[in-house]
Amino acid sequence: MTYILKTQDLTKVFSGKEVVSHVNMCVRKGEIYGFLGPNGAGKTTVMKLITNILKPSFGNIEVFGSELTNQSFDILKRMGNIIEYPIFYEKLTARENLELHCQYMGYHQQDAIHEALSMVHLTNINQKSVKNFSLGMKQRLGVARAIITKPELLIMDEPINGLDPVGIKEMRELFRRLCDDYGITILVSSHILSEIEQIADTIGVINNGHLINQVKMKTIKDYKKEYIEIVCSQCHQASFILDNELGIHNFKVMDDKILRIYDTHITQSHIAKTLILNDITIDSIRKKERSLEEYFFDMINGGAIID
Ligand SMILES: Nc1ncnc2c1ncn2[C@@H]1O[C@H](COP(=O)(O)OP(=O)(O)OP(=O)(O)O)[C@@H](O)[C@H]1O
Repeated sequence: MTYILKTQDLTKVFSGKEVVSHVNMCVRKGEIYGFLGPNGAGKTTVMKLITNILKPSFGNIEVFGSELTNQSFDILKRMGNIIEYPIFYEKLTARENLELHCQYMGYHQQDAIHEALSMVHLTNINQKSVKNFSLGMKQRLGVARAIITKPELLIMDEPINGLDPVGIKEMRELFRRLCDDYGITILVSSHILSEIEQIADTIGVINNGHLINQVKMKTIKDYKKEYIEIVCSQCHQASFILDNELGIHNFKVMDDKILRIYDTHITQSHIAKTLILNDITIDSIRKKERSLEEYFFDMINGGAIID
């Protein structure tokens, strides 16, 4: 398996508190890795560690097969990033900002600026200085700057912040193109599940500094999401019957009235009949689908993935 990025036990402590805890992240070459987590989960900190903006308190990072150190200039040159909000020289134009960036990176490719600006659909901006750009325009310019040198690994922290729905769709398409047509590996973070779901090949879920799960999108899509939901006022008695009479162990009592059975090999009618024969009054029983949100909610709340 070719991993372009691997972290081992990656840990960051701020003021005695572990905000990133023993993260073992593996990003495959050529994929889009969606880094998903609620606000404050530790996404930005992990990305700052990977781009050498912060130093790990513990653990290590391997990029392109070499360990990242203070001296890893060659590795960093092969990476592009947007971490937090992109900062520009506000009085300069987009083109002037990109020219400075290319000089700094030692990248002298004719047409690179024009190509990057048109890839992010930032055209007709002529002499406008960046201070007059909207947040969405700045975000696009940030992506243009990150991709201008055709990096092998692109790291983007919440890149769709500030974009309108059309802009978000364009960015999604751009990321897919960068990955498929240019072979760029992308690590992109978001706290919006639906965004990550639409773009990622692999999802890594982080919560409270812990990487809770790393899973291929295909596995999630193939995941059996069907369950039987029973609404009744005697859930605890019902669960006893499921366990002891029907041999169903894979279920969850959601609250006083709702019980979910994830083990669907016994028919709904047989379950209903058995419960009724045991004097359980059923308000309703029906098959339902677990949404991706519920899947992640379960994962974040203690990893209780029921299958
Ligand atoms: N320089 C710092 N000093 C102290 N604590 C910090 C520092 N930077 C981040 N933190 C804390 O580390 C935790 C993780 O923050 P981080 O910005 O990495 O999360 P995040 O997942 O990117 O969140 P968001 O989506 O809100 O950007 C938070 O509790 C944050 O307050």
